[in-house]
Amino acid sequence: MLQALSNVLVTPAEMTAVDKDAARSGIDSFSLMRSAGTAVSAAALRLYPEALRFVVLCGPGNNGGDGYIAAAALADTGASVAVFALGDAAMLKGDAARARDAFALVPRPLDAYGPQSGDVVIDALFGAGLARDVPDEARTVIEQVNASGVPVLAVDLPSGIDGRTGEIRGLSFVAAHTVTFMAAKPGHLLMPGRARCGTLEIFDIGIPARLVADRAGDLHVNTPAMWEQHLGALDPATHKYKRGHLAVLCGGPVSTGAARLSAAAGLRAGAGLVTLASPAEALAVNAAHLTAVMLKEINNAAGLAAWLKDRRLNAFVLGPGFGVGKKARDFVLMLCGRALVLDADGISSFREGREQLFDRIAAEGGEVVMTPHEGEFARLFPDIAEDAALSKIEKAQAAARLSHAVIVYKGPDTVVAAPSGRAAVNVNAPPWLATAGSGDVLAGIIGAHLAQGMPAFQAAASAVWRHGEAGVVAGRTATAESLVESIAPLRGNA
Ligand SMILES: NC(=O)C1=CN([C@@H]2O[C@H](COP(=O)(O)OP(=O)(O)OC[C@H]3O[C@@H](n4cnc5c(N)ncnc54)[C@H](OP(=O)(O)O)[C@@H]3O)[C@@H](O)[C@H]2O)[C@@H](O)CC1
Ligand SMILES: [K+]
Repeated sequence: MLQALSNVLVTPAEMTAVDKDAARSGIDSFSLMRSAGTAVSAAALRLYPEALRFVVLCGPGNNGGDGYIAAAALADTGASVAVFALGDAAMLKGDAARARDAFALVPRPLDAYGPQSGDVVIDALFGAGLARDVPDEARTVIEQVNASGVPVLAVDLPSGIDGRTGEIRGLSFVAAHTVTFMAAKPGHLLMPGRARCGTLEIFDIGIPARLVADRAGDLHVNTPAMWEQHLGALDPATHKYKRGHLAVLCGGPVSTGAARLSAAAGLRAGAGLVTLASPAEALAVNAAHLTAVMLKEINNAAGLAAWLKDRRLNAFVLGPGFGVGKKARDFVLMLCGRALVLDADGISSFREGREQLFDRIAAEGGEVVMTPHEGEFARLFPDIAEDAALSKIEKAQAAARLSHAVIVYKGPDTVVAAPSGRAAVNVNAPPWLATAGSGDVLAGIIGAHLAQGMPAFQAAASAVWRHGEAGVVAGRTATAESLVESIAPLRGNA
């Protein structure tokens, strides 16, 4: 795979445009199909040397064309190969017809296939061109193959997965391995598509990286390459005030644990100072639990206003355990000009009156990051959440544009999006990261990165990645507390 494209995500529509650009620049499209199909055959031989038979299921477009090339290449090695076609293979056009002719045998109809032990299925029914739900003629085969346990190697995408959204169009194969070309597509990383791709291989079929980069939007896999140029901000060799002073706003006495978790995570993630701002009635319980985190009594908006005169307070977390209501709204509106992580109750408090929040963020120009999970997202952005045509990435982008904030749309496939449209999909989080208090820890890490001067998008993306790494280190029995202990330095810093 080309290093330059290693973390770029390309939508199927963009990939189609790249194809056209490649043809216009004189690249022979059939040579691309030959590279693609040959890469699939190589993967099949590498991964399944013990296969008794390779069964290639070919569709009516170029995905099927890749399948015929793979079948011919496998047959050339002496492997046992059978091809089954959806529809009339005689009707194939262009490169796909040429590819079909490269395979010596006449394909059999798709419904003649029944999985047998020792088979390896190469799924070349539909790829980037899947335009609607999987047709009835393909249903039975997909169901039988999935139920049989026969391994599936998918060409470009498991058939039935929408490359733009990761949604299942009716039903789909569950692949053990997917070979895609030039760059990953959103559907490989967004759920549920990601869970159906198996391992993902990105093969360079020879389209110049420049042509792909020219068409690609500002959409990436969340890797350190996205934000490592900002890691200097996390250098621990600076004075502790320069490492930032993070303030976490705490709610009433019965729900203080969440804010303390955020504060502990913020300290662990490298904020120089962390203060928990607590109402009087929760001071005693907080004092009993805190050591390195400082405590400050803040009871109301007047108290907060006075405290905010201290400009060394340079990042805030509001939401975990704070309570939904007017006090949260008042506090948040006072913090929109600063670096702010708005989480949990802080988000839910604006179920009504969100325009006031969005207008304030736009007017004050603070570095605001919102971290909704699916339920909170639907509360704050019901119109966007209900739009079934949008992918999770597109929803996060729309919410960021509307709110003027960086949106961290949480889940197993967390998306970080900026108002500019820049977005990153996170892939390093283990499933057990969805533990109680995990979101509070994430909010604290983002707060720490903001406090240390990282811009909002990079602060959020790096925090999401670091949170995922902490989950891996903490292991399957992770609790929010062990997660905090597992937050590791980023490249030797913080
Ligand atoms: N640069 C690259 O990336 C390269 C990409 N390559 C490969 O090309 C693939 C994309 O090829 P593609 O555009 O022909 O689309 P593909 O997935 O074969 O499907 C289109 C066909 O399926 C049909 N159809 C669609 N949905 C349907 C449904 N629900 N039910 C029934 N029919 C349905 C559709 O019919 P239509 O919608 O027109 O009626 C049309 O006939 C890509 O995934 C990769 O494998 C390589 O060859 C090398 C270079
Ligand atoms: K496929």
